[in-house]
Amino acid sequence: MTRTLADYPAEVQEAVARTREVVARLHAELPRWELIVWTAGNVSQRVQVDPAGPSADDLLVIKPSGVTYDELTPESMVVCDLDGNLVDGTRSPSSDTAAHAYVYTHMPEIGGVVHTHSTYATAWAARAEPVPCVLTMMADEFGGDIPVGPFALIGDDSIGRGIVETLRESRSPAVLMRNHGPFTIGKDAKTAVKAAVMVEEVARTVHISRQLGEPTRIPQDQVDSLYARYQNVYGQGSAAPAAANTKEQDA
Ligand SMILES: O=C(CO)[C@@H](O)[C@@H](O)COP(=O)(O)O
Repeated sequence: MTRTLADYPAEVQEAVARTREVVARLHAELPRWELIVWTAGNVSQRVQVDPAGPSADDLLVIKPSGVTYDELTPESMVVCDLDGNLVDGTRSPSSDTAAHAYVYTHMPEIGGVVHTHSTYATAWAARAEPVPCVLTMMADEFGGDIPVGPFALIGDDSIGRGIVETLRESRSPAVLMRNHGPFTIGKDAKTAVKAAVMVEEVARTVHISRQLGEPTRIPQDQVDSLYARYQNVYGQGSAAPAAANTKEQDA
């Protein structure tokens, strides 16, 4: 029998409430970056049930199916277990819930999944052609080409299976599901949303470059070097900020 949210410990219920706020807020990023139209797309985040670590007992928070983005609120977010059973919510969960749940079940390190139909990435998906790694931004974020996943009908775990089989063998956090569109993954939903923004940006740039001629690939050793720097050093990276001046130093 499917548990309801009240059957979970208070700490899990509190984590679900926080995750509803996060997932509702991140859904607004999809229209903001023009990655979807109408009700297309969805964002989810894992809620870990066992403090010891991710497991098949975890929950996921995702948008309700077919609801326009201006109506999405934390309270409207739907909570499911990783078998796709409704745990809490007043509306039916996203039609991609099975795909998200499959990813969480088979990739325990993943905490967030996003699906969009962003124009340029989806155009590449329609041609079933990987986006070649010809930009330093691609090396940074994707560590190589952006792969294409198999054609899969919605309604069971086919899409999720295609995402996992493709991304398990790739450093990319994005997969172009053939004839469908991009799915992205990350350690949390915000990371997966960033990958969704970046896959559309590079798909557009490489498409435009192709109108001018054949883009030039970056050598693999350079891709590896760029990826390592970006993933480990870029931004606030590991380098501690310079210590603020102290009186002693000024003295
Ligand atoms: O692409 C699909 C299904 O894979 C769309 O229906 C999806 O973008 C939006 O569906 P939901 O509103 O999340 O049920």
